[in-house]
Formats: sequence, C-alpha cells, structure tokens
Amino acid sequence: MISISNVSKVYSLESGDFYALKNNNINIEKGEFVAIMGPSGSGKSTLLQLLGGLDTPTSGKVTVDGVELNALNEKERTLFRRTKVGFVFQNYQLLPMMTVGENIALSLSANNTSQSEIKSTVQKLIVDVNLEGKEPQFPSQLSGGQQQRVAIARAIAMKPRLILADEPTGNLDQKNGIDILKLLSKLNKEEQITIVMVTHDLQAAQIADRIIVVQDGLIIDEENKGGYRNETVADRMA
Ligand SMILES: Nc1ncnc2c1ncn2[C@@H]1O[C@H](COP(=O)(O)OP(=O)(O)OP(=O)(O)O)[C@@H](O)[C@H]1O
Repeated sequence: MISISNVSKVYSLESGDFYALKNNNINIEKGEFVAIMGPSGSGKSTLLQLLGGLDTPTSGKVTVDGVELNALNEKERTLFRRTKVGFVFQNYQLLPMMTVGENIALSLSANNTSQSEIKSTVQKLIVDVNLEGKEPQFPSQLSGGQQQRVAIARAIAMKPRLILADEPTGNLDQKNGIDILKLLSKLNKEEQITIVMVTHDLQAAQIADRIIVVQDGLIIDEENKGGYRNETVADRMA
C-alpha cells in the first residue's frame, strides 16, 4: 500500500541543510494499522505529510496505493488527497461556520457528488460514528470526542483506502481517546482501511499492528533496525 524508498526531506536553514528525514525506506501493507512514535521534532509529522501528498520529499520515492506521488503535479496531488486519503488531525480542523453535516459532506461536495447521494452518505456516516441527531449542530456545540468523530466521518466520506491520523487522541481525555481508537480500529478491521497514526501515547499505539519509531529523522522498525544510529541534531546538518 505504501512504499518509501530512500526518502529524505531537507530544509535549508541559514546554518546549513537540516534533514527532517534522512534516507528512509519503509513498506506498509494494505490493511495494516501502523502507529508512528518518536520524540518531538523527530520527523513524524513530516513523514505523514509526505505520505498524504501534503508535502514532497527532497529526494527519494513515495508510492501510495499504486500512485507514485513524486510524479504528480499540484492539481493531481490535490485530487489524490481528496480521493485516496482521509486526514484526521489532533485539533479536528472542522470548519466552524459549517454544520456537522456540511463538514462531513465537504469532500463529497468538492467531488461533484449529487445532492441526494451526499444526503444519504452523510446520514450513513453520522450513524457509523454514533452522532445521530447532531447533523444540524455546529462544531462548537460538540465535545472534543464528538468533534473528532465528525472529523473521522469527513475523512472516510470518499471511501479512502488510507487514513493518516496525526495525534488523533492528543486533545481528548482517556475515555474519549479510547472511543476514537476503537472507531479507527473498527474501520481498519471491517473496511480494511490502512491506517497510519502518529501518537505520543504508548497505550494508543498498542492498538496498532506495528509500531514504527522515528528518531532524529530516521525511521526505525523491524526491517529497518540496521539503519538506526543515535544521531544528534548536529548529525542532521549536512
Ligand atoms: N518548514 C520547516 N523549516 C525548517 N525546519 C522544519 C520545518 N518543518 C519542520 N522542521 C523541522 O523538522 C523536524 C521534524 O519536524 P516534525 O514536525 O516532523 O516533527 P514531529 O516528530 O512531528 O514533532 P512533534 O511530535 O513535536 O509534532 C523538526 O526538527 C522541525 O523543527
């Protein structure tokens, strides 16, 4: 489903080139639930942004669901993000002036889906994420856990084969956090949606099939342990 080959992301700073990610390789299978852990600043969000086509690598190849992201132009990348990937963020990123129903329908509307299909899809999604009756309300009228469920409904509206979640439980209390993890797990098991989730919470990561650790710009996992060395920030400057 996902293949990363010799991927680096370099930022040019006044002090020199800084490797947010340095020459990484990884494969994630279709239907896997993968947690990404690692210290602050290690490169986790950068990795997620590359997988979601929100950013491009400085070098190397990123392939997602058969699509080689490097080969896409800006327009194609936008279409890729809209149709192939569902994004879930720590701070939900709902549009405050839109109702729950309208937020969920966003990607459908952007994709020229008919009004009747949008209506029936939103109604089904509302039930799937257990938010019956909340459709006409605004995000500010919902709890954090409910807002995150709206964000997940929005993320899966286009039936993506991949969900990228950046700290989806980071703003939630334990109970709401667990509910969100259960919902993601259900989507993974029942719909075979591949999930890549960044988390700082080891308990949250336990729900995943595999934990990948990113440290100092290096992805470390079972296949990749040989590439690991304990780099300092200075090592990441070219
Ligand atoms: N636009 C940028 N310009 C320069 N450096 C950047 C830029 N974006 C990210 N970085 C650097 O790249 C490194 C990786 O950042 P990233 O956001 O991926 O870390 P992270 O592991 O997600 O951290 P956190 O857990 O705190 O969210 C950090 O050292 C960060 O300062």
